[in-house]
Amino acid sequence: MLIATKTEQITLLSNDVKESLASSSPVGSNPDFFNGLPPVSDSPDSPLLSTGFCDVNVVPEHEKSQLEQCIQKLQGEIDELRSMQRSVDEKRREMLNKILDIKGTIRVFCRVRPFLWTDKRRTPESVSSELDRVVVGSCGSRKEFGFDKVFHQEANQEDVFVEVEPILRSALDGHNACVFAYGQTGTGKTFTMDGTMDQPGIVPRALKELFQQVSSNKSSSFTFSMSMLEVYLGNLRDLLASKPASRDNETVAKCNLNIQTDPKGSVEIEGLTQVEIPDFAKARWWYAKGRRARSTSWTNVNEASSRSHCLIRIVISRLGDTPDAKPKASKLWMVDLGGSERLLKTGATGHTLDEGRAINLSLSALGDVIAALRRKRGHVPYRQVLGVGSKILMLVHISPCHDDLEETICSLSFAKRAKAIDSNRRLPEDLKKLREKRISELEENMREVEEECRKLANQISRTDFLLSENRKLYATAYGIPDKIVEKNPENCHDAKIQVVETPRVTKKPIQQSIHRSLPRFMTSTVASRERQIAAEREIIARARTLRPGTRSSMQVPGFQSLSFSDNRFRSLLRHSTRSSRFKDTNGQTIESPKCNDSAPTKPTSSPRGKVVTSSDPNLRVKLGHHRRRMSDFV
Ligand SMILES: Nc1ncnc2c1ncn2[C@@H]1O[C@H](COP(=O)(O)OP(=O)(O)OP(=O)(O)O)[C@@H](O)[C@H]1O
Repeated sequence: MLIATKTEQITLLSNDVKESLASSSPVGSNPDFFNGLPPVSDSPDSPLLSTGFCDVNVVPEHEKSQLEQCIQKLQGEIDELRSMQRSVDEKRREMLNKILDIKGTIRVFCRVRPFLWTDKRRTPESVSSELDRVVVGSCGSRKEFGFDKVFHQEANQEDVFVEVEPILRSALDGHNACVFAYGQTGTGKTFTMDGTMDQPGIVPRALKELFQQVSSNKSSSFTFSMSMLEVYLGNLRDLLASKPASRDNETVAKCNLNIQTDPKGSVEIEGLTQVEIPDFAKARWWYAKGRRARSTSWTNVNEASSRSHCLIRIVISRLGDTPDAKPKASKLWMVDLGGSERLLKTGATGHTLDEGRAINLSLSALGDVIAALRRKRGHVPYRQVLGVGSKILMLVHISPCHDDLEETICSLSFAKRAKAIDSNRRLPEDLKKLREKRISELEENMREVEEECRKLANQISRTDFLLSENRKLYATAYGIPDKIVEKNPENCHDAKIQVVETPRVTKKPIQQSIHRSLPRFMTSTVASRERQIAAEREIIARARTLRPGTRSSMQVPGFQSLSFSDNRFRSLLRHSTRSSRFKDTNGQTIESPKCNDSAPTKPTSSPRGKVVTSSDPNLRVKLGHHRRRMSDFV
């Protein structure tokens, strides 16, 4: 039996091939050995290394070095694949960045809220939307606003998130990014950003997506941390701060944090809580905690109106692709702005009125930032968040109602100004067409590069799996970890990550399949099974104590060497490789040889007179007995 790697599959060789191999030594160097196998050479759609075959059919000591070589070869192969993966990923990053730059670093989308049962006058003609434009007004005066995309009333959360995904990818690639929802109160900003239990919004989806992307990108390692704050009545409140012990029953958030900006426009918030989020479950937990601390009030317009701007910041740290590369950090901001409102209309009084005023004031500050960016002024407040090098996605929300027309026009005009920051917008039609063409070409190329990345990731997973299986075999047969494992403990770790734990492979199915392949009269009796188990235990114990130089201990002549179709060897592997299945990125399950019940399980032919040799007289007797019992049937 051989564990072999090649472009897309793991090949288990049949016993016939094994037998032809066993007669030649060293096994695997025989050219006939490769005859009849599918070609290993590179195919055009698989830019992978041609890989060799490694024979682990052997426990005899003289083949130990071959197993070592095989492990080394697999390790070298993985290193080379990883380096290819890094350069392909670099290509992908460049392409994505180019696409986003051409599309415009500030993209503005508009989402039209559906009618709610609370809406009084439902006149659909007040606001009409097309693919990339919104027309508002009644018969007399009609105004048109163009956007990168318009989500009509029936658009769902998934439709919106599709447009956010490239920005997330860009953030993972090391660029700062910001997604923010703007609009009149009650138009669905919180619905878009946060969503509901059954219709999750951008933030929960983005958190999930980040972890998903990272799990499929094995070429780099990432860490995430999260902060949440709100701008409430002009103050910054830390939403993730732990409550002071003396005021356990109150939802107290740390108030009045200071914003620090450096001359480059980088923003830092002094004393802001930043929590590590190692996985999606933890991220969701912290996000829920922050949401609970957010300030909401009832108003005439929205029964759970957010009375603040809520900001979620994810700091993404990407460790260098190579050990000497510098780690990179980028920030992803997701912002649910408080609703702009006409204070009279909301019926707000007292404290709620103050909240509304504060929101309007800070939104006008945002307007100043946008105006400064548009006029390309020397000093732009918070340039780092909304400016050069950052990818920004603004989602302006509008109501479909006739009664809200005035606010709708205000919101759309604000969005139009934001859109005008990007000079690309003023291109003439023919240049716009050329730009669209270029974007679709780049998108097509990127899809190809992504496919290449996926194939490489698959190949790495498979090779890693084989490597770990070979290492287990080595450790079991020789009782020591191989030297390569000792030299590269981190590789060992990688292999562990990629092997998906599956429920234990029980003894039963293996036995069943062996029995199925044996003639009925050869089915073992209870007594013989007990004897066999005892012999197997003995073998395992002996195998564990094997050390380099004790070559005679497990030596068996010719084709009687331990094979995967041999129960003793199955038992060895059963003990050494518990989790011997893994899934590649396509979700395909790859089984380790020892579990591959579909592999030919022909009983090994055991000609009379062939006896197992061992330097240990006790073991020799046991194996000899076992062999004689089997040979009696032949
Ligand atoms: N696309 C949508 N589909 C279904 N329901 C929506 C949609 N958009 C908004 N809603 C509903 O409209 C109501 C108001 O939405 P939401 O609270 O998200 O508005 P908002 O803009 O965040 O308001 P505020 O600024 O006052 O916080 C909610 O009941 C929400 O469920």
